[in-house]
Amino acid sequence: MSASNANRRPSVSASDPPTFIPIPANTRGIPASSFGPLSPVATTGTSPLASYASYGTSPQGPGSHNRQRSTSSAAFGIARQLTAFLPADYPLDEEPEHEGPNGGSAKKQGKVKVLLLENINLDAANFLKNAGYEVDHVSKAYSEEELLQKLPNYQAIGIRSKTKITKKVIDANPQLLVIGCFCIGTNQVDLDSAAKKGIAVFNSPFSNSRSVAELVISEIIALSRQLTDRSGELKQGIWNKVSKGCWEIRGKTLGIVGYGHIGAQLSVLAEAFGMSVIYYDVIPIMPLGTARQVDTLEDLLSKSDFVTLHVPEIPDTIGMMGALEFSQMKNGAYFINNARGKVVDLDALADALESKHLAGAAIDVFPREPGSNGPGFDGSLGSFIPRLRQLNNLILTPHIGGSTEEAQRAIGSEVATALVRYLNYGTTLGSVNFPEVDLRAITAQDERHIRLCFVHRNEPGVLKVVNNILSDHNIEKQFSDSKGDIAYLMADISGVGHEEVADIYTQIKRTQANILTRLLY
Ligand SMILES: NC(=O)c1ccc[n+]([C@@H]2O[C@H](COP(=O)([O-])OP(=O)(O)OC[C@H]3O[C@@H](n4cnc5c(N)ncnc54)[C@H](O)[C@@H]3O)[C@@H](O)[C@H]2O)c1
Ligand SMILES: O=C(O)CC[C@@H](O)C(=O)O
Repeated sequence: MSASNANRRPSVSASDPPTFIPIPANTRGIPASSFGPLSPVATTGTSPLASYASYGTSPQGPGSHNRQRSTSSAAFGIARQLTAFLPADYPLDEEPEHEGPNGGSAKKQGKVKVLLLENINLDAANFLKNAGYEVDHVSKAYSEEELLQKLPNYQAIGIRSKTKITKKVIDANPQLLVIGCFCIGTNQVDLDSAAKKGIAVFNSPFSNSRSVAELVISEIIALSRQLTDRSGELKQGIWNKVSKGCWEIRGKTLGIVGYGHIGAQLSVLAEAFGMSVIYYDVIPIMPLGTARQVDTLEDLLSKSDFVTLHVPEIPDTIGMMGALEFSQMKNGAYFINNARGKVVDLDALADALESKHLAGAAIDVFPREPGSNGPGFDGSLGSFIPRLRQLNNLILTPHIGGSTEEAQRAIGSEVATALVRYLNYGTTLGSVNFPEVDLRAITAQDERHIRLCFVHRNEPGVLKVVNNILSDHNIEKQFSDSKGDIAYLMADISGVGHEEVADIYTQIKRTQANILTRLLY
């Protein structure tokens, strides 16, 4: 691909491949009444329901797309299922050219290929298959080397927390359209590089929050009763009935660092157990129940019997718990980390446990984690690992905070839906690196309508140039928004004959600010 072409990323088919590129011959009406809970159009503003639903035509805050509509869909007609126009320059070698309906040539559209790594819930794989995509499901994480070798076959990838999508991987995959993080954290993806290459990233912002909060409650009780030590002893045949150093959690103080989705949920559960809750966050957040926000991390550390971390991995939080911070904790207190491994200096934690300054800890996340199940949790991941494995009243778990059937099913459904909505309809609601843009549906009545999805550099004059290209047609609706250096325009244009599509595509793709042009019809 030439340097100038490198920025012009192609569009790709997003459903069963029609042989030609007819408009509106590929219009397939689907009754709105047939939208099931897993239907790709059931939760998108691009369904006909969106034309009257209050949030269908403008982007909302993150997570707003999760709200369910309560109105019956049966009365609101037919949505047109969009597919992607495949431009002549789409690099799909195995798809031969076919003769178009009126002579001329049209390339056969290929199926979107999706790579799902890290044992993503099978419901998600089935959902994507039902949407017409080819799906490869792999149980382990891929290394950078494996990604460089295998990802070029795919237009979409789904990962969890282990697979790192680096700038190098992004730069080597100009065909990649979308990344689904089937988890909360998105620190494993270079979000900025992805946006600059027109690759949208989606996650599931709160589908596993409850699972993490419940795990923390279980850890608080297990630590204060030394449960895992007693259980381990008994499995060795040793009866050790003791009460020394074992406590009820009622009346103790829980200090929550990061009062977001998980922290706030945990706060409610902890109060139900009779704990007092204080929290530290970088932004002022309304307390739930009788919880109380404190001004500094040091204040929280010095007052809490249990300290639990629920912050994202960002530059500000990396290494936020080190020797100094552990020394600021109360003597005999407990420490819990289910956030991200790099937030804690684990050598310093081992020191604090070995010296008995802390009475116990629970650690679910590590700076480096094995890419697949099996042996491998050893010194190769850090010199502190062998030390940690020797310590009493230290609960070590293999990053299972969000690993429940409920959470994984909910995440699978949410992220798979987001991928289909983006690929088939252009909707970026819920994206973590793109501006959130949506349009109400093109309906079956809207013959000769096409949808332009245009990711571009956020520069002056771009819309003027694009609208000038579209000026022979009626722009039925359009919406544009920006986020940092990139901007995204969705526009539905009517009165477009199939012979005009290639020209519109080419002209827009050649505009100076183009990052990615897709046409859906
Ligand atoms: N162990 C697991 O399996 C598991 C599961 C889910 C999430 N997580 C991790 O937990 C993290 C938190 O999840 P969430 O859904 O509650 O996120 P969230 O975005 O809802 O909340 C994070 C909170 O941390 C605050 N924060 C940011 N920087 C801070 C700082 N320096 N000091 C104090 N507070 C700070 C934010 O203001 C926000 O309120 C995720 O980013 C993810 O990395 C782990
Ligand atoms: O399931 C995972 O791999 C990650 C879980 C959790 O850390 C998240 O970020 O949601």
